[in-house]
Amino acid sequence: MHHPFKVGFCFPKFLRRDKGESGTSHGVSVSEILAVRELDVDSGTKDDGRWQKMPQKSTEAYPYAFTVSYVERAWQHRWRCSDVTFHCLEGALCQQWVQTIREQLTALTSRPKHLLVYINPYGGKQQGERIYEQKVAPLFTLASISTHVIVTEHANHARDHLRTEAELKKYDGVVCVGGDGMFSEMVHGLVSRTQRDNGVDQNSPEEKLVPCTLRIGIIPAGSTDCICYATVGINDPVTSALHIIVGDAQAMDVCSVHHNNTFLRYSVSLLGYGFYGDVLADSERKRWMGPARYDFSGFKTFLTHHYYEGTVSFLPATDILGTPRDKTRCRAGCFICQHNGQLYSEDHQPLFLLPEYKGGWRVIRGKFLAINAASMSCACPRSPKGLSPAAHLADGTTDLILVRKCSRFNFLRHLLRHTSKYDQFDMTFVEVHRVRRFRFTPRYCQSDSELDLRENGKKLFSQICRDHPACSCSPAYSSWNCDGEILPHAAIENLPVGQPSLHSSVKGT
Ligand SMILES: Nc1ncnc2c1ncn2[C@@H]1O[C@H](COP(=O)(O)OP(=O)(O)OP(=O)(O)O)[C@@H](O)[C@H]1O
Ligand SMILES: CCCCCCCCCCCCC/C=C/[C@@H](O)[C@H](CO)NC(=O)CCCCC
Ligand SMILES: [Ca+2]
Repeated sequence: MHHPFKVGFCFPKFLRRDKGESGTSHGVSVSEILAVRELDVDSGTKDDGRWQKMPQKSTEAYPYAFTVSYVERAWQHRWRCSDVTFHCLEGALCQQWVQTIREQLTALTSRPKHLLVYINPYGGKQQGERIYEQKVAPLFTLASISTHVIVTEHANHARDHLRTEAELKKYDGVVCVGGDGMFSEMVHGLVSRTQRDNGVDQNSPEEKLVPCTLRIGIIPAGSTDCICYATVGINDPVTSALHIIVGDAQAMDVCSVHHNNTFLRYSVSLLGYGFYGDVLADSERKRWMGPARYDFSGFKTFLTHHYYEGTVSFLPATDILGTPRDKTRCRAGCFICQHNGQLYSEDHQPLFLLPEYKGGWRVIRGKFLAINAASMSCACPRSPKGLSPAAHLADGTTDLILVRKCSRFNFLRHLLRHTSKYDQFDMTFVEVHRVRRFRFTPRYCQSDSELDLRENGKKLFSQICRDHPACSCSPAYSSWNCDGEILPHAAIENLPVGQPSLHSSVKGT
């Protein structure tokens, strides 16, 4: 894990600590200290008024003490807050320690002091408010972070508030308590506002996005929590809160999705047609089931085994380091992200937009069970390695995974490989390409009067299905699953634009 400050305190032997061996030294990096509190040993209270049980021997021999709260790394990327209390003989020395530590903490400019928090009370198992109040708010208070908390009242509340009303200048960051859908709302609010303030036209596929200056922290309280899991390494509210407090940051690719040169949505994780589109469309009708809706709809969609015909065109990323079949994984301070990200640096036009960019577009026609574009690994508790394990968070590319029509048995083998050590791409009917941008046109696309799937989908489905030459009751259209939201069009163009343009909370070590 990269830390901006590597100054550390090695507490010396003349200070005696409560935990473990007495008289030993204890090293804590300043960047991992959350707070320091002086203890009033005589009265047995801390300066924040909370009671603390003091060992009798310590209070007699060492009358002055202070407590340091710091990040302790636990198992599997989990972080916890730990306390260690130091005792000493002289009050002046004790105060000097406390003051010096406070000065060092104040000097850490990457740490947030004021946060704007949005809680979705209906995400995941509807535990957002409880998770925030019980697990996160006490840590923010401990770290002297002031917060303004908004519990959302309807879908898109957070997006619209961020886009128009929020006084963003007052804050060092925004926090999202919810799942991927809630994070997507925040991305749309912040990115749209930044583009509007800077006069960037979102509808133009060639325009480069202006990066957002505010970071988004994610407290996971959703059903999939893929963005949190893929950046932090785990979906654990306390771990995320601690990453936010210490000011960790991770750049993230943002793709814009267009239809007929009109902007539709941004995507940061999965853009999936076919299997994942159908799972989402079915699961939206079963929100009442909570996170289990994905298992139910996943199983049902697997059994229906629909394939979709169409044309995928893509611009391979030829000017970068790394491939989707690499064994290495994107981690904090990733070299590949740094190297490839420079291709997007402010003073350079992205190379792939130049006419001499070698490679050019490739076109693949076929029948697909799934077309997945993963801009990050999409790791989540269901699939800890994700849809594309070697994808990078901030390299300006997307991994395009094409799963052609195959037997149910083979598709099941492919799906199950997402949950095991075996390579899900090492199958004859699967191909994966690292791309700069891609387009999809369904076979029965009516290019001029494009399809609005929500309104006309059913009517067109029955009409086209009758004429569908290869029809074995596979509908002509699926839906696009864009970070957990259904897109209203089947024909789309996807562009990773303006990377690195926003920060999420953090990526695990
Ligand atoms: N107060 C609210 N009432 C109804 N819907 C809301 C409210 N606040 C936010 N939403 C919407 O709820 C949707 C789902 O929320 P969220 O992403 O937090 O949980 P999830 O869908 O269970 O998790 P995941 O996206 O990780 O699968 C989001 O698309 C968001 O727009
Ligand atoms: C029959 C056994 C099959 C086992 C297969 C496991 C494969 C799991 C891969 C999981 C990929 C998740 C991709 C993440 C997508 C998110 O942007 C989105 C919003 O939260 N979630 C879904 O669409 C929810 C998607 C849920 C899919 C099941
Ligand atoms: Ca990427």
